[in-house]
Amino acid sequence: MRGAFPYGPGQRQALDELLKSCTEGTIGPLPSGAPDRERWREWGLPDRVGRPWYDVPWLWSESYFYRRLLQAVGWFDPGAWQGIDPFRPFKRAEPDAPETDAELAALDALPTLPEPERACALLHGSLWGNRADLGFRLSAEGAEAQDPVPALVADDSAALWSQLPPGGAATLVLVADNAGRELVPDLLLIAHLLAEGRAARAVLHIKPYPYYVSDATTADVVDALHRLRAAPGVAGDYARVLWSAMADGRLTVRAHPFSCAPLPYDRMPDDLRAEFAAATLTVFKGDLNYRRLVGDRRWPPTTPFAETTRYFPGPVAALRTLKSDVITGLSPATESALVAAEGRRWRTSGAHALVQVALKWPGAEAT
Ligand SMILES: O=P(O)(O)OC[C@@]1(O)O[C@H](CO)[C@@H](O)[C@@H]1O
Repeated sequence: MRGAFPYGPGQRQALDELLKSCTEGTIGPLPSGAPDRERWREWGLPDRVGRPWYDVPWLWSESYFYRRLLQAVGWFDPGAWQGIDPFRPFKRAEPDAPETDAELAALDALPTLPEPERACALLHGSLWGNRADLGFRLSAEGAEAQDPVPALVADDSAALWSQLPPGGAATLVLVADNAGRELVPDLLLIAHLLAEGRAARAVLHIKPYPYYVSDATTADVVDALHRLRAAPGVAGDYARVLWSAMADGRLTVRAHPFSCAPLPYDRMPDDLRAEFAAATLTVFKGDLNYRRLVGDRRWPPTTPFAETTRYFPGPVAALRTLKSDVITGLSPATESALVAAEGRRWRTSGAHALVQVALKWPGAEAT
């Protein structure tokens, strides 16, 4: 990342200091003029200042690390580097890769399929798109090429489709994860749901600032739409659906501050809770969102997904490839089969995925 931009001495020094603080030092405060100081105070920064980075929950320290990284390169400060995404060169490489042309051209086979099969194909594209996240690939080269067996460790897609019947008036909220090769299939899925009347309205939640290397921001949504719009065939048709849905308000993009919070979703603020409560279905994409949705804990893998998301104010789904230890909602047989075949590797290899759904549970808490 450091080599991808001609950063000046001030930025380089700030990056060096951040590295030193992470490896040998302690968590420091935000600068006095930081626009989000109050928010980070609410998110627990004062209790953590002065403690080693390894001494606080992983979710918290990772989130704060990305916040500090952006500080170091000048993202927040008025000036020439304000709003310049340090990860943009890595994100841009994906849509521009030659494989992307082939992937988009493959969509031209879709119109020959009945609609439920098209919907299913696009759901799977969005699900497995999560395997392509850049931060993960940097640390696990080759995971993408593996043949996942069994691929899906939980599949509640029938319950998901029950919330989005054709011709219904559903409001879909999709809480996005990565840009590029994950965001493109997410957008294609949304386009299909809008075009087929499975959703009357969609809200795409992205990050308010660059996060976990590859997480999608508004700029990444715009890049993905441009990429799709330039493509021939079905991909270009879907781009036009999305473009007009954004123009008339059926598709909106939201960058809520809580999307970059170092906290689980059971601590969400009231405005976000109200938004999720009003949705027909909220879909959380990816591994980090899953950790935040169910709680970043070592759950027994057979703990029901519906139990861990009981606090959630409406129907909720997770589309995620498995890249961290957190897992819920497996059947005892699936867990045993995975352990017998792979030990613990199945939890983090990215070779397995899940579709989990919790429909509104009677007596769900409205905390
Ligand atoms: O949310 P994503 O993009 O699917 O995955 C994010 C991730 O790569 O980052 C974390 C480690 O830094 C893990 O939770 C996870 O493996």
